[in-house]
Amino acid sequence: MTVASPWFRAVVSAAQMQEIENWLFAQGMPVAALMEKAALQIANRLSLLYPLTKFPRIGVLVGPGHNGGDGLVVARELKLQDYQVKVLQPLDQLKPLTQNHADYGKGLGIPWVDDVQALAHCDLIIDALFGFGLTRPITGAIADLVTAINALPIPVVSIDLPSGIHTDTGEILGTAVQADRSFCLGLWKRAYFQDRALAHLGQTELLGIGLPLQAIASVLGQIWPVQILGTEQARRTLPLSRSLVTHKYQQGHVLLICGSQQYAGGALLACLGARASGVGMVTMAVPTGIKALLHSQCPEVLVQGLLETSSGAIAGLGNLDLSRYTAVALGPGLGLDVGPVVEEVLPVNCPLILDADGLNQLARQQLLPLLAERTAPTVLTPHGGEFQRLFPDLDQGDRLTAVQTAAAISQATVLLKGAKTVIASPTGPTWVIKDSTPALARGGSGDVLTGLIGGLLAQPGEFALTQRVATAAWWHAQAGILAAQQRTVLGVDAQHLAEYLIPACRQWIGQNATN
Ligand SMILES: NC(=O)C1=CN([C@@H]2O[C@H](COP(=O)(O)OP(=O)(O)OC[C@H]3O[C@@H](n4cnc5c(N)ncnc54)[C@H](O)[C@@H]3O)[C@@H](O)[C@H]2O)[C@@H](O)CC1
Ligand SMILES: [K+]
Repeated sequence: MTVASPWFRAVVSAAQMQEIENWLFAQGMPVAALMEKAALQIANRLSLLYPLTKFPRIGVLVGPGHNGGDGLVVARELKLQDYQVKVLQPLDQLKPLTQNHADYGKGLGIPWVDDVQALAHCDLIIDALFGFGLTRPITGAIADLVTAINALPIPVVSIDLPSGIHTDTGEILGTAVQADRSFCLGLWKRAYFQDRALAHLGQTELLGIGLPLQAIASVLGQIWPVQILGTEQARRTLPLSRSLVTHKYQQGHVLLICGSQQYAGGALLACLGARASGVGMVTMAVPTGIKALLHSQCPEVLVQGLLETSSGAIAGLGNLDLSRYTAVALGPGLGLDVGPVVEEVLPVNCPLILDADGLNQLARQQLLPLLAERTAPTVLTPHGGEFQRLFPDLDQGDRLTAVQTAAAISQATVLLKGAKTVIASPTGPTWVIKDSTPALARGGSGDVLTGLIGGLLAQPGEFALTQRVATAAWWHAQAGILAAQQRTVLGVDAQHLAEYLIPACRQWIGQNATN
């Protein structure tokens, strides 16, 4: 029997959230009770994060739906804790439950104010205008209200998500609240993993509202279709234990085809990533002219010299025997002058990772349809620009959907790099990497990742390939976070990043990770 993952790793759309709620309501859970659970959590967190002594004056923006209802319950609770609360409700028509809370709030003596200036002296604004029920762009007076709120020098906390952000795509619908903090209710919504929404979300937090696993599984199934790769899961996926009796070839043999005279460093960085993966053997296939460099930097690596073009790129694979390897990665530092290496490598009967100029060649020569004919899995690791060249028709605004579609089209596992890296395969769940650092936005960091993925996939492992690719991305991000902590965001050059892979891994061994 498959055991469902914990709820806090699921990522849902607005429709899925609605369906999960409906399951509860159909079983008899009162709507008002669920709202109460959610809003009490928020009120508790708020009074901890924004204590009465420092943030006594609270303004609450209340919308017409249940997001507004949450806001009113929070307003009531904070009022009962002696905060001075004011409510600004721009639309007269409220859903019945929201109206009940408005009536009660007024009965408790909470003042309703008419314009933003009345909130200008507040210490905190709570945005409960719209949640996952926002379906159309914010316009007119409400858009003006959002603009005015964003201009106030007051912290803003959004309930469920900043009003104006599309729950699924992360698109800004007309205009959107610029939150300092967002409390996501119940389950993570897709917008939290869409890069374009991140600047509006501020600090993010998931507040559990006691959704039973049956309710979640009744809508999502046993394996969440989109899920965060958690620490514990990544740790289990890492090849940290070996049988006592083994030898190097049983621990995998990765071939990295990379480098050129111009971009020799890309080959070296991929090599450092592969080395950190713990793989039994690393072979580098590089232009003959850079063999010495690789040898001097990575003495344990086998280096195969390949014929060069006049500009010092790989001319072709020659008589390189591809059948000896358990994974092949191609791309870092190849340069655009490279010969027909992509065509030559496609028939290989082991996992194949294509990155950088490997992807550019794939796009330029329109080789994408050939991936479906491969007998072993393919992994594509584009950044936004490479993705655009490969899949020009896909809108990267909605990155989650774009990656899922790309995986279906290419019949490959596709890893789209970004603030929230997303990994999708033609079958199986889509993974998101929740925690990362902008320190990784730096030349060469992708080369390290390619080597790391290659090294991990080359090793024996019981987990699905896409989960192992996601684990490499998680590990890479953890190394970036640790390196940035110790060296500042400025100190995470690719070579140091590679050096932090093992310490980042080390910090999770023997610890009981909880997410
Ligand atoms: N996730 C959960 O399990 C829970 C959700 N709750 C809250 O309920 C929210 C969803 O509530 P609703 O479905 O009522 O939706 P919302 O409160 O997000 O908003 C829907 C309302 O806004 C109106 N509207 C939509 N777009 C508009 C626009 N551009 N301009 C003007 N009006 C617009 C709609 O006509 C509708 O009245 C969640 O975001 C959350 O805050 C909680 O109360 C309870 C638990
Ligand atoms: K909101």
